[in-house]
Amino acid sequence: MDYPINLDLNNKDILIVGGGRVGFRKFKRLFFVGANITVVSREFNPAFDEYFKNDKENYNLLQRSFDEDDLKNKFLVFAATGNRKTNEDIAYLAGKEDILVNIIDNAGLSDFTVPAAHYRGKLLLTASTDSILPALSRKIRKDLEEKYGIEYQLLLEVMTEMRPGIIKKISDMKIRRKIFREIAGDIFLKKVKNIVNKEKITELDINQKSTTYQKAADYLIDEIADIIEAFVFDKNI
Ligand SMILES: C[C@@]1(CC(=O)O)C2=NC(=C\c3[nH]c(c(CCC(=O)O)c3CC(=O)O)Cc3[nH]c(c(CC(=O)O)c3CCC(=O)O)/C=C3\N/C(=C\2)[C@@H](CCC(=O)O)[C@]3(C)CC(=O)O)/[C@H]1CCC(=O)O
Ligand SMILES: NC(=O)c1ccc[n+]([C@@H]2O[C@H](COP(=O)([O-])OP(=O)(O)OC[C@H]3O[C@@H](n4cnc5c(N)ncnc54)[C@H](O)[C@@H]3O)[C@@H](O)[C@H]2O)c1
Repeated sequence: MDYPINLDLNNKDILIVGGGRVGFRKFKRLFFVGANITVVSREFNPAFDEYFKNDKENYNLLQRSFDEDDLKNKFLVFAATGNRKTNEDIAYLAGKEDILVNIIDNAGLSDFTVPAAHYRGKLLLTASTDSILPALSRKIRKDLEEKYGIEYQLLLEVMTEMRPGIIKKISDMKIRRKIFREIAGDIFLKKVKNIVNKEKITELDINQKSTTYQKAADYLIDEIADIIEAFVFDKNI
């Protein structure tokens, strides 16, 4: 059984060996989460072309063969060459240096695997199959995309603002738990969904904190204030 963990890779030094189709998939997500990525590859998949063009400071694309020195000071390593023996060698060398590895064609030699992931703002949902059927992980990720819509992003964005204040104001843990469970419950989520539909809120609105977002957020803040009041005064809502 694997242990699930959410890693903060912002500015961490990551090595990917092999810039093929799979190497690119790993690269894209690492880039999205702000890692410092070095990709070493004899050849690069054309998907990397746009990244060669806008060379940014947080990645380095090196067209050459893997060298043992590439492992130096790396936090994580992905062995993503199409060559099973090379990937095995990387697993062995990284193991010697106590660096955790993901081997794309060998779950047995991997310290960790990568789950399929659906990001909805600050909500992160993942699926994995103990390496038995990655295609099922992918299918479940697509199902989650359908089911967990923008209302979850909106709710978490509003709660980012409200949670510290609620914790500060309400010292009774039991009451706080009731409040948070109500906010995370079906009835309140339905309200959030209704407002998303009514105001036609998009991901961009939330990311840019547009006036449409502000209007929705103000409405939700009022609703949350009502929930707090009801529980603090122990009314049955
Ligand atoms: C979830 C996802 C995450 C990601 O990579 O981002 C991911 N694989 C994805 C897609 C995918 N992988 C494969 C296909 C082709 C269809 C098929 O063959 O099934 C497709 C579908 C496609 O490409 O469309 C084939 C495949 N996968 C592995 C091997 C090697 C082997 O089994 O030895 C082979 C070749 C088998 C062979 O042909 O012999 C190994 C691994 N793949 C894993 C993760 C880890 C286990 C995750 C788990 O526990 O489920 C693990 C162990 C290592 C790792 O990479 O961490 C991502 C979906 C992302 C998304 O779309 O959401
Ligand atoms: N983990 C997964 O999600 C997953 C999905 C599909 C397939 N696979 C497995 O992955 C493998 C194929 O991956 P792909 O489609 O990305 O392959 P690919 O051939 O597209 O890419 C491999 C890259 O590695 C580079 N490379 C090879 N040897 C190298 C070395 N010594 N140093 C530096 N770079 C080197 C090549 O130049 C190439 O760009 C298959 O073995 C398959 O079993 C894994």
